Amino acid sequence: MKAAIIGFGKMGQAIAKGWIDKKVFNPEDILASSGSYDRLMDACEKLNTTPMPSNAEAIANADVVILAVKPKMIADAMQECRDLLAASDKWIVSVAWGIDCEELEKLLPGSHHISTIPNTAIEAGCGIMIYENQSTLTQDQKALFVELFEPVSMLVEIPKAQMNIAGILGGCAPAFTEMYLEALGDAGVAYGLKREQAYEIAAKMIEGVGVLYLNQKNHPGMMKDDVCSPGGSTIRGVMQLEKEGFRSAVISAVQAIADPKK
Ligand SMILES: NC(=O)C1=CN([C@@H]2O[C@H](COP(=O)(O)OP(=O)(O)OC[C@H]3O[C@@H](n4cnc5c(N)ncnc54)[C@H](OP(=O)(O)O)[C@@H]3O)[C@@H](O)[C@H]2O)C=CC1
Ligand SMILES: O=C(O)[C@@H]1CCC=N1
Repeated sequence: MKAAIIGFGKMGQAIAKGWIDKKVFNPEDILASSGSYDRLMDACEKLNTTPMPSNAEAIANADVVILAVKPKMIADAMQECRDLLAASDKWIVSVAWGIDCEELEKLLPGSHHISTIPNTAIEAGCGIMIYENQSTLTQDQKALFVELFEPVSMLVEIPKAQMNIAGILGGCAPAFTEMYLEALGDAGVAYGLKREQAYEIAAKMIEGVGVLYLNQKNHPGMMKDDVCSPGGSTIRGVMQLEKEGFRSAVISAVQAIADPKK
């Protein structure tokens, strides 16, 4: 099986790296096409993926197509490929933000497609991939979708009305968490830790909290209470975060994306 990745930027490359690392695809079976051919050549040289001269040629030679261009670029990028996609049993996984099944059907009528929102951690094989419960994939294609993406991500099926909010938590919030990681690193450095060591400690801490929640499903407030010994140190930091509006700032950040006009 061969995969065409249309749009070989941050997300296109993250998927390719995750797949190569988990041996889902041989690098050369990932056919990449992108905007600037020079940038594409550089990226493909690093990953040993196959650079393709056009989107149409990448798609013609692949079984599955990952659509990883910016949402506004889809119509342009796929113009020459619409007929081929409608007439074949090639199937498309869109990762484009805000493009649901109905929208994608307008852009690529009659094709087999599924709308998803992945996150950058797919590169490390521990991503999240939100996917819409409605798609035009056949049963066999849906099974292949799971086979390709389960090794690199947790798959979460979501109805159309909740794609946006689920996508924000899974796909956008990594940036918030990375800011938190950076801030902890800065604080560690301010108190004398080496930066690399500060980031490593903070990153492992974030990973551990996630795993602990997923294993036990205890309420996060209870998990926090478990860390705060009576009269101890942690509660002083927790109180300061409350004073600074930490939780409220996080909710506002989500709102800024969910209700951009607010
Ligand atoms: N980054 C993330 O964390 C996430 C991104 N997404 C979605 O992934 C998609 C890509 O985002 P991201 O990777 O961040 O953006 P990037 O800008 O990094 O990547 C977009 C890529 O598309 C290429 N491109 C531009 N025009 C064309 C064209 N006509 N045909 C083929 N390729 C083209 C660009 O090439 P060049 O730069 O050379 O012009 C670039 O490599 C978006 O739809 C976004 O919503 C979804 C979830 C998370
Ligand atoms: O910022 C964006 O628009 C993309 C979609 C989700 C994460 N990055």
